[in-house]
Amino acid sequence: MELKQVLTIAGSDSGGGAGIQADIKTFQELSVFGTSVITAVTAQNTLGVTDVAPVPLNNIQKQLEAIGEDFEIAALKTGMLFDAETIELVAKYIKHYNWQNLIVDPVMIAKGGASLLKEEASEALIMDLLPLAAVVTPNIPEAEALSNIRIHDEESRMEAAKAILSTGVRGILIKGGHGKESDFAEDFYLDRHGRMLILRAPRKKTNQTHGTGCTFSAALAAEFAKGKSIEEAFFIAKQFVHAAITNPLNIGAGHGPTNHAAYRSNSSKESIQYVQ
Ligand SMILES: Nc1ncnc2c1ncn2[C@@H]1O[C@H](COP(=O)(O)OP(=O)(O)OP(=O)(O)O)[C@@H](O)[C@H]1O
Ligand SMILES: Cc1ncc(CO)c(N)n1
Repeated sequence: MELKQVLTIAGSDSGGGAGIQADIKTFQELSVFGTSVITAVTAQNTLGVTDVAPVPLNNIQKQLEAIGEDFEIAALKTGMLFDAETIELVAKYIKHYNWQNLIVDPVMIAKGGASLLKEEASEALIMDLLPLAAVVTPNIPEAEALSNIRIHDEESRMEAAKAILSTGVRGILIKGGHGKESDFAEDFYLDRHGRMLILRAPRKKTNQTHGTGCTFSAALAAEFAKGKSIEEAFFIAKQFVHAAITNPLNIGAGHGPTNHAAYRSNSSKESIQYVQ
């Protein structure tokens, strides 16, 4: 079978658990060929982010051209984009190369609280990138920031999802990792045709969750590249991240990285279910 080529446009995490590093590991595990455009270099470990150096725009442009001129990109994801200028450039090149199957992970704040997107850049994300995307994958605080709606129950989650759909994105997937009061890590998908999917897994009591969001969106992109439907891709991405969380590596003294290799030997579907 032909090896599908996928692209991540994101920031580097020196700690190896999130960002580009998480994406490439996930691509490899899911048998697609990973390429990358690095937008920013973070100095980061399981305890937090100590520095962020944005990559010069002309270098980001050259990276995009290097990929676009030589590879057949079957799906791509964006992660940390840092500022409005980077978002505008990335959107321009996605259109230029007509790259399809775009997953936008609207990375805003790292788990330790460091800002990974300038506040004024949210508008560029909404105006320039979301209309090109197949799916946007905010966590709960990011969905609240994108919609200006506080999510505290199912009704407000639906309202926020509809508000985000009005930006022109085709599907919205609100991840439930931050819904700490629930026994489930429940992820919610809604598309512009009104199709809704809710996927639940038992919530694990663990701090080994650094990079869960990056890993999840990379897995979605990998499965889209293979031609999977949203229902199949969502399920596999959830299984992948759940296996990565439930088989921790216990590396570092803070929010440890997930185990990207766990899915290959532990892809049990038992505890993950679509809610009717
Ligand atoms: N404690 C947990 N137990 C089970 N699943 C979890 C847990 N925390 C997160 N998840 C799952 O991991 C995936 C990513 O969700 P999450 O809301 O943590 O993303 P995120 O905040 O963007 O992550 P990050 O910013 O660390 O990359 C979702 O499928 C979510 O349900
Ligand atoms: C580079 C990078 N991207 C994304 C995240 C969010 O997990 C992070 N902590 N670091």
